Amino acid sequence: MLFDTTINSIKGLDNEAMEKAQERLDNLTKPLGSLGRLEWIIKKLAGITGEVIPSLRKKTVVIMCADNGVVEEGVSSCPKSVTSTVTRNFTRGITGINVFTKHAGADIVVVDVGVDDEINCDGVINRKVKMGTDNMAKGPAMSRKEAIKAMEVGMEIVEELKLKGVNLLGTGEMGIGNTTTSAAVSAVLTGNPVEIMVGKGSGLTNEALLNKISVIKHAIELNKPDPKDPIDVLAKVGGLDIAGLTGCFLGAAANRIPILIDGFISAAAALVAINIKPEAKDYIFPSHGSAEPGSKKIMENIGMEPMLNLEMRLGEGTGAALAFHIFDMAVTAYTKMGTFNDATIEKYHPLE
Ligand SMILES: Cc1cc2ncn([C@H]3O[C@H](COP(=O)(O)O)[C@@H](O)[C@H]3O)c2cc1C
Ligand SMILES: O=C(O)c1cccnc1
Repeated sequence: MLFDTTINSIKGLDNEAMEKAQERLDNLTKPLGSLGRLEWIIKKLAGITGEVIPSLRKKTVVIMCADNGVVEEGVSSCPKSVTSTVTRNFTRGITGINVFTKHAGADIVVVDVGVDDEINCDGVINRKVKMGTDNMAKGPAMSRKEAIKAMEVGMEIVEELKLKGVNLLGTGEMGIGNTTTSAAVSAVLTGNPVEIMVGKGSGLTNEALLNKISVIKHAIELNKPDPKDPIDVLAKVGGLDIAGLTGCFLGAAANRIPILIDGFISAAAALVAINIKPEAKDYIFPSHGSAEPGSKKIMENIGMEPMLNLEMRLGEGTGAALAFHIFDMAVTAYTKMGTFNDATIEKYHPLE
Protein backbone atom coordinates (compact mmCIF):
# COMPACT_ATOMS: atom_id res chain seq x y z
CA MET A 1 0.00 0.00 0.00
CA LEU A 2 1.36 3.41 -0.99
CA PHE A 3 0.58 4.83 2.45
CA ASP A 4 2.77 2.28 4.27
CA THR A 5 5.63 2.33 1.75
CA THR A 6 5.70 6.14 1.90
CA ILE A 7 5.76 6.24 5.71
CA ASN A 8 8.45 3.57 5.84
CA SER A 9 10.72 5.35 3.38
CA ILE A 10 10.94 8.56 5.43
CA LYS A 11 14.54 8.74 6.68
CA GLY A 12 16.66 11.32 8.50
CA LEU A 13 18.59 14.23 7.00
CA ASP A 14 22.00 13.94 5.31
CA ASN A 15 24.31 15.11 8.11
CA GLU A 16 27.43 15.17 5.95
CA ALA A 17 25.85 17.55 3.44
CA MET A 18 24.67 19.73 6.34
CA GLU A 19 28.16 19.91 7.84
CA LYS A 20 29.66 20.86 4.48
CA ALA A 21 26.98 23.52 3.97
CA GLN A 22 27.76 24.92 7.43
CA GLU A 23 31.44 25.04 6.52
CA ARG A 24 30.67 27.01 3.36
CA LEU A 25 28.30 29.33 5.24
CA ASP A 26 31.04 30.03 7.78
CA ASN A 27 33.45 30.82 4.97
CA LEU A 28 31.26 33.47 3.35
CA THR A 29 32.52 36.99 3.79
CA LYS A 30 30.31 37.95 6.75
CA PRO A 31 30.29 37.59 10.53
CA LEU A 32 29.59 33.99 11.60
CA GLY A 33 25.88 33.22 11.70
CA SER A 34 24.90 36.72 10.56
CA LEU A 35 22.41 35.52 7.96
CA GLY A 36 20.37 34.09 10.81
CA ARG A 37 17.56 31.80 9.74
CA LEU A 38 18.55 32.10 6.07
CA GLU A 39 21.50 29.93 7.13
CA TRP A 40 19.09 27.51 8.80
CA ILE A 41 17.16 27.27 5.51
CA ILE A 42 20.35 26.49 3.57
CA LYS A 43 21.53 23.87 6.04
CA LYS A 44 18.16 22.18 6.10
CA LEU A 45 17.92 22.25 2.28
CA ALA A 46 21.34 20.58 2.10
CA GLY A 47 20.27 17.92 4.60
CA ILE A 48 17.05 17.23 2.70
CA THR A 49 18.48 17.09 -0.81
CA GLY A 50 22.01 15.87 -0.06
CA GLU A 51 23.26 18.74 -2.27
CA VAL A 52 25.85 20.94 -0.54
CA ILE A 53 24.94 23.69 -3.00
CA PRO A 54 21.17 23.36 -3.36
CA SER A 55 19.47 24.93 -6.34
CA LEU A 56 15.77 25.71 -6.51
CA ARG A 57 15.03 24.58 -10.03
CA LYS A 58 11.27 24.14 -10.02
CA LYS A 59 8.85 25.46 -7.42
CA THR A 60 5.22 24.35 -7.24
CA VAL A 61 2.27 24.95 -4.93
CA VAL A 62 -0.12 21.99 -4.67
CA ILE A 63 -3.69 23.14 -4.01
CA MET A 64 -5.97 20.51 -2.51
CA CYS A 65 -9.64 21.32 -3.14
CA ALA A 66 -12.54 19.68 -1.33
CA ASP A 67 -15.88 20.34 0.28
CA ASN A 68 -16.73 19.98 3.94
CA GLY A 69 -20.15 18.65 4.98
CA VAL A 70 -20.07 20.64 8.22
CA VAL A 71 -20.76 23.82 6.21
CA GLU A 72 -24.50 23.06 6.57
CA GLU A 73 -24.14 24.01 10.27
CA GLY A 74 -23.53 27.68 9.36
CA VAL A 75 -19.79 27.69 10.22
CA SER A 76 -18.68 29.72 7.20
CA SER A 77 -19.66 33.10 5.84
CA CYS A 78 -19.67 31.61 2.35
CA PRO A 79 -21.90 29.11 0.59
CA LYS A 80 -20.38 25.73 -0.17
CA SER A 81 -20.58 26.36 -3.92
CA VAL A 82 -17.67 28.84 -3.62
CA THR A 83 -15.31 25.84 -3.34
CA SER A 84 -16.08 24.67 -6.87
CA THR A 85 -16.12 28.21 -8.31
CA VAL A 86 -12.70 29.09 -6.90
CA THR A 87 -11.33 25.66 -7.90
CA ARG A 88 -12.23 26.48 -11.50
CA ASN A 89 -10.92 30.03 -11.15
CA PHE A 90 -7.45 28.69 -10.31
CA THR A 91 -7.25 27.66 -13.98
CA ARG A 92 -8.24 31.17 -15.15
CA GLY A 93 -5.27 32.94 -13.59
CA ILE A 94 -7.38 35.34 -11.54
CA THR A 95 -7.07 34.07 -7.97
CA GLY A 96 -4.65 35.23 -5.28
CA ILE A 97 -2.40 32.19 -5.65
CA ASN A 98 -2.15 32.69 -9.44
CA VAL A 99 -0.71 36.14 -8.88
CA PHE A 100 1.57 35.10 -6.01
CA THR A 101 3.05 32.09 -7.83
CA LYS A 102 3.51 34.01 -11.08
CA HIS A 103 5.51 36.63 -9.21
CA ALA A 104 7.58 33.95 -7.48
CA GLY A 105 8.32 32.09 -10.73
CA ALA A 106 6.40 29.06 -9.49
CA ASP A 107 3.67 26.80 -10.86
CA ILE A 108 0.43 25.58 -9.29
CA VAL A 109 -1.10 22.14 -9.40
CA VAL A 110 -4.82 22.08 -8.65
CA VAL A 111 -6.22 18.80 -7.31
CA ASP A 112 -9.90 17.95 -6.84
CA VAL A 113 -9.67 15.54 -3.92
CA GLY A 114 -13.34 15.89 -2.99
CA VAL A 115 -15.22 18.87 -4.39
CA ASP A 116 -18.98 18.32 -4.24
CA ASP A 117 -19.43 19.11 -7.94
CA GLU A 118 -18.30 17.67 -11.26
CA ILE A 119 -15.41 19.99 -12.09
CA ASN A 120 -14.49 18.70 -15.61
CA CYS A 121 -12.02 21.47 -16.20
CA ASP A 122 -8.64 21.37 -17.93
CA GLY A 123 -6.02 22.21 -15.37
CA VAL A 124 -7.82 20.56 -12.44
CA ILE A 125 -6.57 17.05 -11.70
CA ASN A 126 -9.49 14.79 -10.83
CA ARG A 127 -8.60 12.57 -7.86
CA LYS A 128 -11.96 12.84 -6.15
CA VAL A 129 -12.25 10.49 -3.16
CA LYS A 130 -15.88 11.45 -2.63
CA MET A 131 -18.26 14.34 -3.19
CA GLY A 132 -17.19 16.22 -0.07
CA THR A 133 -17.10 14.91 3.49
CA ASP A 134 -20.17 14.16 5.57
CA ASN A 135 -21.29 16.58 8.26
CA MET A 136 -19.10 15.88 11.31
CA ALA A 137 -21.78 17.37 13.56
CA LYS A 138 -23.90 14.32 12.69
CA GLY A 139 -21.26 11.57 12.47
CA PRO A 140 -17.70 10.99 11.21
CA ALA A 141 -16.63 13.26 8.33
CA MET A 142 -15.32 10.22 6.45
CA SER A 143 -14.17 6.65 6.97
CA ARG A 144 -10.59 5.79 7.90
CA LYS A 145 -10.23 4.20 4.46
CA GLU A 146 -11.28 7.43 2.74
CA ALA A 147 -8.85 9.47 4.86
CA ILE A 148 -6.00 7.15 3.84
CA LYS A 149 -7.10 7.30 0.20
CA ALA A 150 -7.02 11.12 0.30
CA MET A 151 -3.54 11.04 1.89
CA GLU A 152 -2.45 8.70 -0.90
CA VAL A 153 -3.68 11.24 -3.45
CA GLY A 154 -1.24 13.76 -1.94
CA MET A 155 1.55 11.17 -1.95
CA GLU A 156 0.93 10.30 -5.62
CA ILE A 157 0.85 13.95 -6.67
CA VAL A 158 4.21 14.59 -4.97
CA GLU A 159 5.74 11.54 -6.69
CA GLU A 160 4.47 12.80 -10.06
CA LEU A 161 5.91 16.26 -9.40
CA LYS A 162 9.25 14.79 -8.40
CA LEU A 163 9.43 13.06 -11.80
CA LYS A 164 8.81 16.46 -13.40
CA GLY A 165 11.80 17.92 -11.57
CA VAL A 166 9.98 19.89 -8.88
CA ASN A 167 12.33 20.44 -5.96
CA LEU A 168 10.51 22.95 -3.76
CA LEU A 169 6.88 22.49 -2.77
CA GLY A 170 4.29 24.76 -1.21
CA THR A 171 0.94 23.63 0.16
CA GLY A 172 -2.38 25.33 -0.58
CA GLU A 173 -6.07 24.50 -0.30
CA MET A 174 -9.56 25.56 -1.20
CA GLY A 175 -12.48 24.25 0.78
CA ILE A 176 -15.22 26.31 2.33
CA GLY A 177 -15.52 25.29 5.99
CA ASN A 178 -11.93 24.10 6.31
CA THR A 179 -11.00 26.51 9.12
CA THR A 180 -13.66 24.65 11.14
CA THR A 181 -12.19 21.21 10.44
CA SER A 182 -8.64 22.53 10.98
CA ALA A 183 -9.64 23.91 14.38
CA ALA A 184 -11.24 20.59 15.32
CA VAL A 185 -8.25 18.49 14.24
CA SER A 186 -5.69 20.78 15.86
CA ALA A 187 -7.64 21.16 19.12
CA VAL A 188 -7.71 17.37 19.50
CA LEU A 189 -4.07 16.79 18.50
CA THR A 190 -2.56 19.67 20.52
CA GLY A 191 -4.89 19.20 23.49
CA ASN A 192 -5.82 22.90 23.44
CA PRO A 193 -9.39 24.01 24.20
CA VAL A 194 -11.51 24.52 21.08
CA GLU A 195 -12.07 28.21 21.90
CA ILE A 196 -8.43 29.18 21.45
CA MET A 197 -8.04 27.27 18.16
CA VAL A 198 -11.02 28.87 16.42
CA GLY A 199 -11.12 32.09 14.43
CA LYS A 200 -13.46 33.81 12.02
CA GLY A 201 -12.06 32.02 8.97
CA SER A 202 -12.98 33.85 5.80
CA GLY A 203 -15.21 36.17 7.91
CA LEU A 204 -17.89 35.67 10.56
CA THR A 205 -19.93 37.80 12.97
CA ASN A 206 -19.20 37.39 16.70
CA GLU A 207 -22.45 35.47 17.05
CA ALA A 208 -21.63 33.10 14.20
CA LEU A 209 -18.19 32.52 15.78
CA LEU A 210 -19.91 31.27 18.96
CA ASN A 211 -21.95 28.87 16.83
CA LYS A 212 -18.75 27.67 15.09
CA ILE A 213 -17.19 26.91 18.50
CA SER A 214 -20.22 24.96 19.71
CA VAL A 215 -20.46 22.99 16.43
CA ILE A 216 -16.80 21.93 16.77
CA LYS A 217 -17.20 20.99 20.44
CA HIS A 218 -20.29 18.97 19.61
CA ALA A 219 -18.55 17.18 16.69
CA ILE A 220 -15.64 16.21 18.97
CA GLU A 221 -17.97 14.98 21.73
CA LEU A 222 -20.06 13.01 19.25
CA ASN A 223 -17.25 11.35 17.28
CA LYS A 224 -14.72 10.93 20.11
CA PRO A 225 -11.58 11.05 17.94
CA ASP A 226 -8.60 9.37 19.62
CA PRO A 227 -5.84 11.99 20.08
CA LYS A 228 -3.24 9.22 19.97
CA ASP A 229 -4.45 8.10 16.55
CA PRO A 230 -3.96 11.00 14.09
CA ILE A 231 -5.69 9.15 11.24
CA ASP A 232 -8.75 8.64 13.43
CA VAL A 233 -8.80 12.39 14.18
CA LEU A 234 -8.39 13.25 10.47
CA ALA A 235 -11.19 10.88 9.45
CA LYS A 236 -13.70 11.84 12.14
CA VAL A 237 -13.33 15.64 12.35
CA GLY A 238 -10.99 16.54 9.47
CA GLY A 239 -11.46 17.01 5.76
CA LEU A 240 -10.35 15.57 2.41
CA ASP A 241 -8.40 18.79 1.71
CA ILE A 242 -6.47 18.48 4.99
CA ALA A 243 -5.92 14.75 4.32
CA GLY A 244 -4.64 15.45 0.79
CA LEU A 245 -2.15 17.95 2.20
CA THR A 246 -1.11 15.55 4.96
CA GLY A 247 -0.24 13.13 2.16
CA CYS A 248 1.79 15.87 0.44
CA PHE A 249 3.84 16.49 3.59
CA LEU A 250 4.51 12.77 4.09
CA GLY A 251 5.18 12.24 0.37
CA ALA A 252 7.62 15.16 0.29
CA ALA A 253 9.51 13.73 3.26
CA ALA A 254 9.67 10.29 1.61
CA ASN A 255 10.88 11.81 -1.68
CA ARG A 256 13.32 14.20 0.04
CA ILE A 257 11.66 17.36 -1.26
CA PRO A 258 11.49 20.48 0.95
CA ILE A 259 7.87 21.53 1.54
CA LEU A 260 6.41 24.72 2.99
CA ILE A 261 3.39 25.12 5.26
CA ASP A 262 1.03 27.92 4.23
CA GLY A 263 -1.65 29.08 6.68
CA PHE A 264 -3.88 27.51 9.31
CA ILE A 265 -5.30 24.67 7.21
CA SER A 266 -1.99 23.49 5.86
CA ALA A 267 -0.48 23.85 9.35
CA ALA A 268 -3.20 21.49 10.61
CA ALA A 269 -2.21 19.04 7.85
CA ALA A 270 1.47 19.32 8.82
CA LEU A 271 0.47 18.66 12.43
CA VAL A 272 -1.30 15.45 11.38
CA ALA A 273 1.70 14.40 9.25
CA ILE A 274 4.14 14.98 12.13
CA ASN A 275 1.87 13.04 14.48
CA ILE A 276 1.83 10.14 12.00
CA LYS A 277 5.61 10.23 11.41
CA PRO A 278 7.66 12.64 13.58
CA GLU A 279 10.68 12.45 11.22
CA ALA A 280 8.60 14.18 8.52
CA LYS A 281 9.18 17.44 10.41
CA ASP A 282 12.76 17.59 9.09
CA TYR A 283 11.41 18.16 5.57
CA ILE A 284 8.83 20.81 6.49
CA PHE A 285 9.36 24.58 6.64
CA PRO A 286 7.01 27.19 8.07
CA SER A 287 6.17 30.25 5.93
CA HIS A 288 3.85 32.86 7.43
CA GLY A 289 1.85 33.14 10.63
CA SER A 290 -1.85 33.14 9.74
CA ALA A 291 -4.27 35.56 11.39
CA GLU A 292 -6.28 32.52 12.51
CA PRO A 293 -5.41 32.16 16.21
CA GLY A 294 -5.00 28.37 16.03
CA SER A 295 -2.10 28.77 13.62
CA LYS A 296 0.19 30.10 16.38
CA LYS A 297 -0.79 27.23 18.68
CA ILE A 298 0.04 24.65 16.01
CA MET A 299 3.41 26.31 15.38
CA GLU A 300 4.17 26.21 19.11
CA ASN A 301 3.15 22.56 19.28
CA ILE A 302 5.38 21.48 16.39
CA GLY A 303 8.21 23.81 17.45
CA MET A 304 8.29 26.08 14.41
CA GLU A 305 8.44 29.86 14.07
CA PRO A 306 6.86 31.50 10.99
CA MET A 307 9.24 33.48 8.77
CA LEU A 308 6.69 36.19 8.03
CA ASN A 309 3.94 37.78 10.08
CA LEU A 310 1.65 39.65 7.73
CA GLU A 311 -1.73 38.78 9.28
CA MET A 312 -2.73 37.10 6.03
CA ARG A 313 -5.70 34.72 6.07
CA LEU A 314 -6.36 33.86 2.47
CA GLY A 315 -4.98 30.34 2.21
CA GLU A 316 -4.67 28.83 -1.32
CA GLY A 317 -0.89 28.61 -0.70
CA THR A 318 -0.31 32.39 -0.89
CA GLY A 319 1.90 32.54 2.22
CA ALA A 320 4.00 29.61 0.99
CA ALA A 321 4.47 31.27 -2.41
CA LEU A 322 5.51 34.49 -0.69
CA ALA A 323 8.14 32.59 1.30
CA PHE A 324 9.57 31.15 -1.97
CA HIS A 325 11.19 34.59 -2.40
CA ILE A 326 13.01 34.14 0.93
CA PHE A 327 14.29 30.75 -0.22
CA ASP A 328 15.51 32.25 -3.49
CA MET A 329 17.33 34.98 -1.57
CA ALA A 330 18.89 32.48 0.84
CA VAL A 331 20.25 30.35 -2.02
CA THR A 332 21.40 33.41 -3.97
CA ALA A 333 23.33 34.80 -0.99
CA TYR A 334 24.84 31.38 -0.29
CA THR A 335 25.97 30.82 -3.86
CA LYS A 336 26.88 34.36 -4.96
CA MET A 337 28.59 35.89 -1.93
CA GLY A 338 32.37 35.72 -1.87
CA THR A 339 34.26 33.56 0.58
CA PHE A 340 37.11 34.56 2.86
CA ASN A 341 39.40 32.98 0.29
CA ASP A 342 38.20 35.57 -2.28
CA ALA A 343 38.06 38.54 0.09
CA THR A 344 41.07 40.48 1.30
CA ILE A 345 39.99 40.25 4.92
CA GLU A 346 40.69 37.89 7.76
CA LYS A 347 37.96 35.48 8.80
CA TYR A 348 35.93 36.93 11.69
CA HIS A 349 35.76 34.95 14.88
CA PRO A 350 33.32 35.73 17.67
CA LEU A 351 34.98 37.33 20.72
CA GLU A 352 35.55 34.73 23.40
C1 LIG B 1 -13.66 33.81 -2.50
C2 LIG B 1 -12.82 33.00 -1.55
C3 LIG B 1 -11.58 32.55 -1.96
C4 LIG B 1 -10.80 31.83 -1.06
N1 LIG B 1 -9.59 31.31 -1.21
C5 LIG B 1 -9.27 30.73 -0.09
N2 LIG B 1 -10.25 30.82 0.81
C6 LIG B 1 -10.12 30.32 2.17
O1 LIG B 1 -11.37 30.38 2.87
C7 LIG B 1 -11.91 29.11 3.14
C8 LIG B 1 -11.92 28.84 4.59
O2 LIG B 1 -12.69 29.74 5.31
P1 LIG B 1 -14.01 29.26 6.06
O3 LIG B 1 -13.62 28.15 6.95
O4 LIG B 1 -14.47 30.47 6.80
O5 LIG B 1 -15.00 28.82 5.01
C9 LIG B 1 -11.02 28.12 2.43
O6 LIG B 1 -11.54 27.78 1.19
C10 LIG B 1 -9.72 28.85 2.33
O7 LIG B 1 -8.88 28.37 1.36
C11 LIG B 1 -11.25 31.52 0.24
C12 LIG B 1 -12.50 31.94 0.64
C13 LIG B 1 -13.30 32.69 -0.25
C14 LIG B 1 -14.64 33.15 0.19
O1 LIG C 1 -4.72 30.67 7.44
C1 LIG C 1 -5.29 30.44 6.37
O2 LIG C 1 -4.71 29.91 5.43
C2 LIG C 1 -6.74 30.81 6.21
C3 LIG C 1 -7.41 31.53 7.18
C4 LIG C 1 -8.73 31.86 6.99
C5 LIG C 1 -9.38 31.45 5.85
N1 LIG C 1 -8.72 30.76 4.93
C6 LIG C 1 -7.43 30.44 5.08
